[in-house]
Formats: sequence, C-alpha cells, structure tokens
Amino acid sequence: MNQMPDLDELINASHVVSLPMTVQFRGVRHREAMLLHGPAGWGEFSPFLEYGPAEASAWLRSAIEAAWDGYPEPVRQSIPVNATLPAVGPERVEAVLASYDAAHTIKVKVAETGQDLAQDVARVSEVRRLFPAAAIRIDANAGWGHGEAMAALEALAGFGLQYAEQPVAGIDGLARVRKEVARRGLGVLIAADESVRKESDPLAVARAGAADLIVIKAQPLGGVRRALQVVRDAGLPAVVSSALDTSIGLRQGAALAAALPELPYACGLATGSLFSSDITTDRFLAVNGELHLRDIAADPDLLAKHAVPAERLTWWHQRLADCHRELLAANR
Ligand SMILES: O=C(O)CCC(=O)C1=CC=C[C@@H](O)[C@@H]1C(=O)O
Ligand SMILES: [Mg+2]
Repeated sequence: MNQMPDLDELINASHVVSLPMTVQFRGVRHREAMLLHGPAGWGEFSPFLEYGPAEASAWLRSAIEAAWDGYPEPVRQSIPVNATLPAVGPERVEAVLASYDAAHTIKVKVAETGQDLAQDVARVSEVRRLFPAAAIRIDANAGWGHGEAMAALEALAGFGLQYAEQPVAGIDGLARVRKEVARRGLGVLIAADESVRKESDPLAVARAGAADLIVIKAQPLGGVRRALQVVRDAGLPAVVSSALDTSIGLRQGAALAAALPELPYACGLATGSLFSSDITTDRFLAVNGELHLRDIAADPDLLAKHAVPAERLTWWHQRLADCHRELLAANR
C-alpha cells in the first residue's frame, strides 16, 4: 500500500450496506460491508462483525490498496471457481447448487456446530450423487478434534475428496492429521485456511509442513500484494477464496488469483451466488465455472437501497477510525 488516506477522506469515500443472503452461511443471514470509492476504484472493508480492530485492520489495508493503489498486472483474464455449499440438509443441496454456474468443483461445508458426522456424510453423498464427475472438497473450519477428523476423513474419503480444508484447529493439529492421513493411506490432501489467515505468522504452516496447500484471502492478509508475497514465501499451491464478500471484494480476490503465477485449483470466489442482492447491477458471478476479469463499480441506487440504518453507520465509522489508528501505528 503506497498511500494512507486520512480518516476524513476515508469516511467521505465510504458507503455501508447490509446485503441479504439466500442461505445462512457461517451464521450470517445479512452481510454488512463498508465499500470505499478511491482514486483507483472500489475497495471492500468487511471484517466479520465480531473481529476486533487488530485483526480487522488488515481488511482495511486491503480495501485501501484496492481503492487507492489498484491491482498488480494480471497474468490471466479468467479464474476457475468452485461452488460453495453451506451446511444445509441433503434435501436442499440441489437447489443451493443450482444457483451457481460452477459445478465442476464443489466445496462442501462440514463439522457445523450442532450437527453430526451422519449429516456431513448425507450432504457429501448427495453432492456426489448429483455431480458424479465433480471435484469435491470439504471445509471443516477447524470444527473437529483429531479423533473426529480422522473418523470423518475415513467416512468421507470414499466419495473422492480433492482436499480437506482446516479439519482441525492449529498448525500442530493440522500436521498431526496430515501425517495420520498419509499413514492410513486415505489419499486426501490437507489445506490450511484459518492457520494462514488467523495466525500472527501466515508462513508458519508452510514451515511446519502442516498442509499440502494454502487457502488465501485478500482482505484478511492485508491486500492483494501481501497475499501474493505469502504465496511466494510459502512455496505451496494456493487457492484464493472469498471472505463472503460483495462483488467488489470478489473482484479483489479475482485480482489476487489473476496475478498468481500458478493457479492449480478452482478458487472459492463464486460466493456472490449466496447473496440475494448485491451493490452492482452487473454482479460478479461465475459463468460456466469461470469469473472473467472486468471492472466492478457500485451502483448508487443499490448502495442507497441497501444502506444500513444510522446506528449501524455510526458503529462502522467507529470501527473505521479504530482500524485506521491501528494501521497508522503499524506504519510508524
Ligand atoms: O472458499 C469458498 O469456497 C468460499 C468462501 C468460504 O468458504 C468462506 C468465506 C468466508 C468465511 C469463511 O468461513 C469461509 C472459509 O472458511 O473458507
Ligand atoms: Mg475455510
């Protein structure tokens, strides 16, 4: 990030929206986001509401980079993407996946709080039944302990899994599962997500040999250029994912995916389909499993339509001020 706008400039450049989702995802039914319009275009600042300023400030850094500095040169113009299936019951799988034009790779959420392994097996089995040729990956969001993860991987490996994302919490935990998966010959790759984006050192997972690949997200890693550096330093294959962003944040993710020298896997950037409304009339959605790079601008009428009420706006302005202060302190 070359430029650090002052707080007034950021407030004047900002719009805060709340967008309805078609289906609950990570407990969220309405996604709140602050969008910034700067000299280089639009940027998104949408840390989840429970995140404090230290963690959320990386997300602000990413939004400022997008809106004030723009993106690095792309090496590709289209990005293969996966459908993302929330932890719905098997009876809803077909309808949710029908909202994506991206069914060659499907990421299935598993280990949801309050659910059990039988529900995960039923969901994955239904996906396999409907899409016999698709690449299926699962994401447990660190929801399993070691024993549960091994039991689940034993039960699910037979459906043919491309990889299992963050089956357990922590770098040591991931390394242990990865070793045990190899020992049992289950043939499932292990991907790290939270162990990259939520650790103070995003490279620790690679150094520990705890994963076969890493999931990277532009906002939590402090922007496209920082995320590119993490991939270079980690030396592992990378999958770019969304942070459940609006079309503007998805464009940031696409800029990251487009600038990676290698992109061996479909990216988790089709989550626009989980929203029932967006801030642009020309939504950034997959077409035949690909996102095609193009400029995305917010539409004034949609910004107005989805604007948050006054007390939420005050809350976001306070959050912006707190995160801006964190960034200034870090730059000193
Ligand atoms: O990777 C994808 O297919 C979509 C993005 C996705 O799964 C996530 C987006 C936002 C928050 C996270 O809980 C979640 C993830 O864990 O990867
Ligand atoms: Mg994940």
